[in-house]
Amino acid sequence: MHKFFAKTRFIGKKVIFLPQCHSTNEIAMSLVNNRHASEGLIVMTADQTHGKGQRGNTWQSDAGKNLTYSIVLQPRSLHISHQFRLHQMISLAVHEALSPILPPGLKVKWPNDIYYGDKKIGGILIENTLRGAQIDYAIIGIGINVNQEYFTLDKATSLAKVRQTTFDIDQIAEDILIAMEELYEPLSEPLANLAAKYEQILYRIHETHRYQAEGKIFHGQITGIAPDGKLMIEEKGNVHHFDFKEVSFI
Ligand SMILES: O=C(O)CCCC[C@@H]1SC[C@@H]2NC(=O)N[C@@H]21
Repeated sequence: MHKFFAKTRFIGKKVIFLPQCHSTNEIAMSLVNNRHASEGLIVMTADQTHGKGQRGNTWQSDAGKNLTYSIVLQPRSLHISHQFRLHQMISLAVHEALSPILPPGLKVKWPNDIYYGDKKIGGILIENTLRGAQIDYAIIGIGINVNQEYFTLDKATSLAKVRQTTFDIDQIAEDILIAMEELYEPLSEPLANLAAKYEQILYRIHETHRYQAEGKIFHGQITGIAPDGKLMIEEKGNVHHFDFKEVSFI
């Protein structure tokens, strides 16, 4: 089934909508690998049965309740060492689209979890194909808990739970795409303002919390993000730089 988003310029002009599928990221990746995908293609489903999350986790979503889609982008000239710009840009786009419909409290947990208060309301999984050392295709998988009321995990919430009303999933999907298009164009440039905007909405920035790295628990303060995308946490006057998977928020 095909539909399209009317208010965007180039993202979502072709949408493969599947009533049910295992993972929209997996399907988008196989279309890319088989040369059946071009920039802006979206794979969207109402019922994702085997959603993929970060760090090999699964992403669970009740059928018909939430937004689950994957967007194919071709960020030309983006070196793999700059891939964090893509994570920043997508997190900012999701934040820009959702913050007007929620009370204050929406944050981005590094690198790209979407949090409301201390609960996760959305997740982003970006998978790339490479051409040499440059990103060829990026599969941007986005899952937003929209109308789901009950969660097995205590640390999850939805737009509906926060606002006590239901939302139009397609509208949320389109609002995110519109914000994404605005931020996407200048991605190959070093974007000081993108980095600054990202830090403004960063979960736990400049607050003291517990973290775990190399099997040790410590108290530290997130001070910002290094140019290579690593998370900087200050502990007793020393600033440590952490790559994804090297540190856990506890
Ligand atoms: O927070 C995370 O761990 C990332 C979750 C990403 C979930 C989305 S839902 C649409 C897309 N398809 C997938 O299989 N995963 C992503």
